Amino acid sequence: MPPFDLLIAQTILQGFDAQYGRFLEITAGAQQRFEQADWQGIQQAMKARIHLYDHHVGLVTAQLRCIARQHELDQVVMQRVKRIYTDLLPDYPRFEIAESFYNSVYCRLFGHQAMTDDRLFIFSSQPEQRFHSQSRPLSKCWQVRDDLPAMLSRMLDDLPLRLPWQNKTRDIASVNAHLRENFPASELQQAELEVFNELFYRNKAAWLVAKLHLASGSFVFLLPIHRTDQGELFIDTCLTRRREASIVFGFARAYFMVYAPEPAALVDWLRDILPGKTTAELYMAIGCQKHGKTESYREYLRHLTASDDAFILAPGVPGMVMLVFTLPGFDRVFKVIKDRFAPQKEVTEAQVRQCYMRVKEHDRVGRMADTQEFEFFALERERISPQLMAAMQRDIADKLSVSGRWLIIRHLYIERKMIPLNLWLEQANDQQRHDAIEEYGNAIKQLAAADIFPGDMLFKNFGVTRHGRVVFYDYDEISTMTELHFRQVPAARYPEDELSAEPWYSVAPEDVFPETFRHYLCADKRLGSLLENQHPELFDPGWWQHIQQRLRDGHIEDVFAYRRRQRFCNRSSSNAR
Ligand SMILES: Nc1ncnc2c1ncn2[C@@H]1O[C@H](COP(=O)(O)OP(=O)(O)OP(=O)(O)O)[C@@H](O)[C@H]1O
Repeated sequence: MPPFDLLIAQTILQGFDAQYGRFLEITAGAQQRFEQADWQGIQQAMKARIHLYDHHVGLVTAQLRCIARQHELDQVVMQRVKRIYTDLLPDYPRFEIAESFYNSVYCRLFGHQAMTDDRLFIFSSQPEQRFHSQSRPLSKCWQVRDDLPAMLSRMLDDLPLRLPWQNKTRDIASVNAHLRENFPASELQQAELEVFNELFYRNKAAWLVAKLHLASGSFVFLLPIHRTDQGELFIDTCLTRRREASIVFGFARAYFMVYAPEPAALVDWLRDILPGKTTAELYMAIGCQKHGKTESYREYLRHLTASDDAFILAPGVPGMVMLVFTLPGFDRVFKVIKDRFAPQKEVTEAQVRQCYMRVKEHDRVGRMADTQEFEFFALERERISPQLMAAMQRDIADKLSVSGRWLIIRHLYIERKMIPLNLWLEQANDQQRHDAIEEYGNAIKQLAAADIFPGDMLFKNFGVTRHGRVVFYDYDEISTMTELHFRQVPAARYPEDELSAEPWYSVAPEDVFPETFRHYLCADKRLGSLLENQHPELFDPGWWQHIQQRLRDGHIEDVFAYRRRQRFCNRSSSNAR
């Protein structure tokens, strides 16, 4: 093997080692940040961890360019390097992410050209390895042996957390009561709880993640552990339904911080309790978002092979900034920034990209969809519907090139497909409409509390997930709450003022007039009255100013991945804190 090729392969793997080492280091700090209530630190760590990967890909690329100065580093060399790199991977604890890292370095070096499986890891070189890569037990089992509270107590004592419990007996009683309400007592007496060795940290909570094994089957068991302002621990709720777990690990939330030197083993462990999640989604949920992107691309390729779906325009109101298309049987949409925007959109492509990046690194609080960014994305031309092809030629021609049977799109985002809220509301029955509007208002309020103002709050900019949650997906007009000026509409000077199409008062770019949201949100009377009844605050400048003030005071809101009524403190008066 030529020493130069080996040097290149080793440099990439060492570069990846350095990246993952830093990733683990930041992740390992999560416990201390939680215990010290360092909520600002949590947000900074989250951002820093997201940017690590690109940073290290940049370092390795620069190093390779340096090494290669006297040598030819072309795609033929890289074919050999890939083979050597592959030989370094067996027994490597995170081979799958090392492959993604290799892909990223390759793409950075060659500008996303010639992306074929002989040059990079379109598919994994060792697909079967993940099932036997555990060097240490991932979880610990606790037997109930006829005394559930005693077992819960031992299990809590075993946690690595160093803060005292506010009232451990009360919390155990709450968990015990929850389990007894949801499972037969006879089965609980002989249950086994398989607890993952590491806690999952996100926002202000440390999540205990476990599997509850009963005679009738296995169930998810999640305990979000919080701390009081006085530094005492309490269990906020217990979740034992798959649907609830799916929401906790959903695509609209920040990535968990969970210490995983062998991420494949963790992903595999999680599959039983999150059967609805794909491999890509599981990697993303634990923060390995770049490898999640690789897996997401693999899922897309598998879908293409297994179906003959054509690419079509996404249902709904066409965007002014994005061209959005999908495959009917695939659960994602593809979003491309248009070459030119409608005149009312005063943004540039660079600003739109910045908004999407801002969302990626921000706490998405369950209300903003995550996106993966792709460059030079190839579509088979034959599979593009004529209507979509016409729209592409009209709206994104500058980003297109043709290579044989492929149409290459220079840049796009992939995002989870939802039902646009405007379409959902059109076909909803009364109860569904009521629930959707409740969710919609909650989404805006939670975004505001997390320092995000959506800008354009039309129903078409929100989607409904398979769990009925409302999630925002149109990011080109977002801003932080604190940069805006929420104002009351000044009183009209003359009666004709109110009839005028133009405002009679001056409006600065950062001015927002919540009362005027009614003009477009309440045009449909049925929806308008639901909104006025359920979320009157949205039209009140005082409410927005109040949220702004809390943010300026440095307050970081609690984010719950479950309904407030599920919190133990809201379940019954006997459990009140
Ligand atoms: N994740 C998604 N799931 C399903 N449909 C989507 C999704 N994202 C976008 N769409 C569809 O594509 C349309 C345009 O998307 P989006 O709102 O992101 O584009 P835009 O150009 O930024 O819109 P606007 O003109 O409001 O700024 C939406 O109205 C919706 O119909």
